Amino acid sequence: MAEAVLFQARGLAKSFGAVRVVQGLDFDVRAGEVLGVLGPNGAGKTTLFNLVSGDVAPDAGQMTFDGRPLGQEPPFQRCRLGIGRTYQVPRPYGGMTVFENLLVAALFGGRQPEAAAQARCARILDECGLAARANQLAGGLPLLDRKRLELARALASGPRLLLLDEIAGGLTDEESKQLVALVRQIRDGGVTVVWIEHVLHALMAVADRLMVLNFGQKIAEGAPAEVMASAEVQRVYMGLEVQA
Ligand SMILES: Nc1ncnc2c1ncn2[C@@H]1O[C@H](COP(=O)(O)OP(=O)(O)OP(=O)(O)O)[C@@H](O)[C@H]1O
Repeated sequence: MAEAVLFQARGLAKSFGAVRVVQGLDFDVRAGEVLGVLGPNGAGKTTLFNLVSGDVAPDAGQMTFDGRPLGQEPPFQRCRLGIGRTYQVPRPYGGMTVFENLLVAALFGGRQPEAAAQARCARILDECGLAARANQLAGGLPLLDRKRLELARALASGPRLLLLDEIAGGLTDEESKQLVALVRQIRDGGVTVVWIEHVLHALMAVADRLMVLNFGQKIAEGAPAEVMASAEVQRVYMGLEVQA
């Protein structure tokens, strides 16, 4: 695995009112890895993504992407820089078809001519298991397909760093295996991935490293097996009592 750092955060902090949701967080995302992010509900995981994607401004801290300092760029500019993301609650353009949703993302973020974008979108739809839905209105899709579309749209924008926020919930075992294979394929295609996921077996199947948050602070980071074996992680995240 490459060791170059693609994204770096130092001293990242965000409060909502009196609640410190992200507290002095330092972390690196290495180019070419899948970094899994775990933590109990309310640990600050989605807020962290919101800070990286520019949906929320930090109170303190610095971030760099590919060596370039990030400032006040709104989400669309970070998308054009190469930071793509999914949202926990899918946000398709309901009045457009599935294919059109992808094309908008590809043309917006992808910096490529329309013919190339169309071919790319067709390939991504296929990879994401949505080819049969291409001409359906996105607003009428069942939840699982809305989630697939969320991932497909993020891919269509041509990210170098892809932030996935809980995309495995509600999948069958077979669907979950397909999703893991797809994430692996995305990484092998050169896209760096940060994946927040409560479905542990899916995350463990593909993550190169894990980072665990609790109350907005990093409590563990490293090789997946080591992180999951840590008593602190088991106590906080798994809710297990660990024998002293
Ligand atoms: N815009 C906001 N305004 C006020 N409070 C917020 C806002 N966004 C998040 N919070 C609060 O920040 C805390 C962390 O939320 P966040 O969604 O980042 O956690 P999470 O780790 O992603 O949780 P989950 O696993 O449930 O998705 C929660 O207490 C949440 O209610």
